[in-house]
Amino acid sequence: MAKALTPDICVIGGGTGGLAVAMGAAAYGVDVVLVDRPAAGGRACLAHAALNAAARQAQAIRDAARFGLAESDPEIDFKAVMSGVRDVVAGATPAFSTERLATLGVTVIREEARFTGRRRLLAGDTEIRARRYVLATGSSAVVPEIPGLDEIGGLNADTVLDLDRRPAHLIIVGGDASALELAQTFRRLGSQVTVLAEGSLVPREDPEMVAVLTRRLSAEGVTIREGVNVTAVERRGKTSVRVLVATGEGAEPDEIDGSHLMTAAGRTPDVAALDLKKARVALRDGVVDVSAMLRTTNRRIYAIGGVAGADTVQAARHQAGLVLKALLFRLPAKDRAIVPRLVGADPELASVGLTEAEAARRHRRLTILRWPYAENDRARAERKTDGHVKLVVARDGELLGVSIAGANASEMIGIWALALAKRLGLNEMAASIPPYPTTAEIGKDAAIAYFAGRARRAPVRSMVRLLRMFG
Ligand SMILES: Cc1cc2nc3c(=O)[nH]c(=O)nc-3n(C[C@H](O)[C@H](O)[C@H](O)COP(=O)(O)OP(=O)(O)OC[C@H]3O[C@@H](n4cnc5c(N)ncnc54)[C@H](O)[C@@H]3O)c2cc1C
Ligand SMILES: NC(=O)c1ccc[n+]([C@@H]2O[C@H](COP(=O)([O-])OP(=O)(O)OC[C@H]3O[C@@H](n4cnc5c(N)ncnc54)[C@H](O)[C@@H]3O)[C@@H](O)[C@H]2O)c1
Repeated sequence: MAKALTPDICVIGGGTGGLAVAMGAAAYGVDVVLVDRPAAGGRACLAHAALNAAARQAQAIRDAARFGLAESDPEIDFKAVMSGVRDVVAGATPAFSTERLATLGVTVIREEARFTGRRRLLAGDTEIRARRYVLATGSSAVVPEIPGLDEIGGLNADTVLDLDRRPAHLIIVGGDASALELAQTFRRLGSQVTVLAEGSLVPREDPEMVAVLTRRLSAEGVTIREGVNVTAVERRGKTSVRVLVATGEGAEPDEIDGSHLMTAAGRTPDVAALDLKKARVALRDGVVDVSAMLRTTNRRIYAIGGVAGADTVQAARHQAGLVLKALLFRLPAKDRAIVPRLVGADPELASVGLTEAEAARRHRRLTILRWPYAENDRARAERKTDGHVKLVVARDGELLGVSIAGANASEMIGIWALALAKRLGLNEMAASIPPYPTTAEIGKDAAIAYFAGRARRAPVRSMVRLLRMFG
């Protein structure tokens, strides 16, 4: 017989965003039900981070000579590397088990959910009628429409984690964060790697900053082809694939042979199973249509994370916090989206706010401030002097955007995200006190550069002279 539940909040999807809402609501004693698919693979980001870390270690061995240590070619046991990655993921999994969530006050139903009406949801044989719903079903990898791809069944950023043998030559279709991160990771673990991007690499980011990464990838032996059109793929024998690429109208396609093909061509919201029409939840441009308050077209239903087009962990968590505020305290959950972005290659590319090109479309005069890693003691000490910090500033001194390409960029961007969110001025950022020696000093130096021009102005110098006269 069907069970019936009437919780205050029902969260659908137990990934990054859904867990944050469910655990947050339960912490306030709210009756919350979380519905998540039974075979939730999940934790792909953590697995990628763990694989990436292994690749960095391999590279550190290659780079040892820079420190006067014996240089060597790392001996890589690919199977052991992948098994280590699975251990890392397994170590994190109990924190989100049904039992652990139950102790925190979350009722978990491990079933696929679908709406049966505007306020009703079915999860297995449980019918749920909640006061509010939060959709957090995430996204899945897009399979690009490339002739032959269905037949050869290529890898994607999720399934590449199931490999137990190192690809001899991995061909990656795509040119964004996943493509570049995985290209460098596999190259460092000993594969030959070719990246095929239809446009430019990481098109959302400032090309000047992306170039810092591209230079390093090329120097490490990753073959990168931008602006190419993959016209077909085919299997060649048992162990190889052939990719046909065209570089322009009417041009003869090139053939690229590899051992494995992976597509990293974007993600699409996981909505197919949900029967959103029954709930009167509309899509726009392929993602769940949400207001700035993260409400869908059904006012009882919110949507966060990948299903609403916000496909990073930090964006999903940020939106979870906003929805909790709205659900528990009826506070306006306006998503101002000052969420940092990251390409976690080495060097890293981290950014927040507007790029120079975006700012130029909205502001007439901009000040651009740059400070190089090569001027920083920590970067010199670590022999990681590639890259720079770039600040985009409006005419009135308002900070509009920050990009950092270089070592530790991911750790450095947080304070700049806070500065943008809280509308801090460059004077406040210049007054911050990072400990020495850290790469965080580079950001402070870039902010100070804004005031360097003022020191040369005649009125400022006159005032300094005048004040000296007071003894
Ligand atoms: C390989 C890979 C690497 C990534 N690396 C990074 C990274 O380094 N940094 C970063 O910020 N982001 C990264 N991302 C993106 C990040 O994983 C997502 O942005 C984030 O997890 C989105 O959170 P979410 O809550 O929207 O969805 P998810 O975390 O994907 O969770 C969705 C959940 O909903 C469940 N579900 C789906 N449909 C239903 C249904 N009908 N009923 C019940 N449950 C359902 C799923 O099983 C899943 O558990 C990566 C993604 C991938 C795939
Ligand atoms: N560090 C991070 O924050 C991180 C890391 C990995 C993934 N992610 C997230 O996961 C999601 C998926 O990442 P992604 O890199 O797969 O997707 P993406 O949407 O970020 O980029 C897809 C890229 O593939 C290209 N492309 C699409 N079809 C193509 C084709 N037929 N041939 C060649 N190129 C093609 C597009 O031009 C685009 O540049 C993203 O939303 C991303 O934000 C984040």
